[in-house]
Amino acid sequence: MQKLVLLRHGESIYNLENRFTGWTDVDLSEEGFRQAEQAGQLLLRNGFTFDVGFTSVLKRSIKTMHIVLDQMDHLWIPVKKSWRLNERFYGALQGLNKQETIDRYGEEQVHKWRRDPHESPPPITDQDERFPGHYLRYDDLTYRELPLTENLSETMTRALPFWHERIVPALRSDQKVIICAHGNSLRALIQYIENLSDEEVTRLDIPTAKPWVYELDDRLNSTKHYYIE
Ligand SMILES: O=C(O)[C@H](O)COP(=O)(O)O
Repeated sequence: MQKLVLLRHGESIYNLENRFTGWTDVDLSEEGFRQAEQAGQLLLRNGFTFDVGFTSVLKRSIKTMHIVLDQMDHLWIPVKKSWRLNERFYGALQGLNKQETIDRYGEEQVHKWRRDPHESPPPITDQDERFPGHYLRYDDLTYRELPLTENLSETMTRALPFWHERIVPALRSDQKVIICAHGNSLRALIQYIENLSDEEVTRLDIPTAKPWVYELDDRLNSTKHYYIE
């Protein structure tokens, strides 16, 4: 039996300010740093060890991973970063306050943008300063891979190649894996791993810095999952 740990980053400054984040590279809040430390301690107390970590190219996840591994005296393990584990790209909503967006567009529309797997937020243009093509870290992406907006199903489509090409081989070679990512990139992975329906994933919310454990059988099917508290 294999265990796989999924972890959403600790609270970020935009989480604290109730703003849409997406690919905005905001830092952890003070509470976020504390939550990451607690997650590391929790994993340590529960006897977890890891051979490899996977995270996004956004600092809230990278730092959470680093703090967790530090707490576990595991800073030496390899950590592979990929844009494919980034948060869902929130388009023109990135940076806006969630409550002000509700006041403007209504609760129902904002809920759809946030949770409906096929609903895309309004797009930006490639002239917008939020366009990822302006940032060095996305130099390797083709123009088509650079998002202007994303719905959850598109997030899943760009995350899955990394799951199949990097994470699955690590699990198959019996490596103990931790993935530190984002609310929506993790929802996409969980929908895939558990084969959840669109209705089920619409109801799924991932709290910050709470380790979510999968027990997987030989074929990497999930036999059990739970949060460690
Ligand atoms: O990108 C964001 O704003 C958050 O990380 C996740 O936001 P959500 O809960 O609105 O999807």
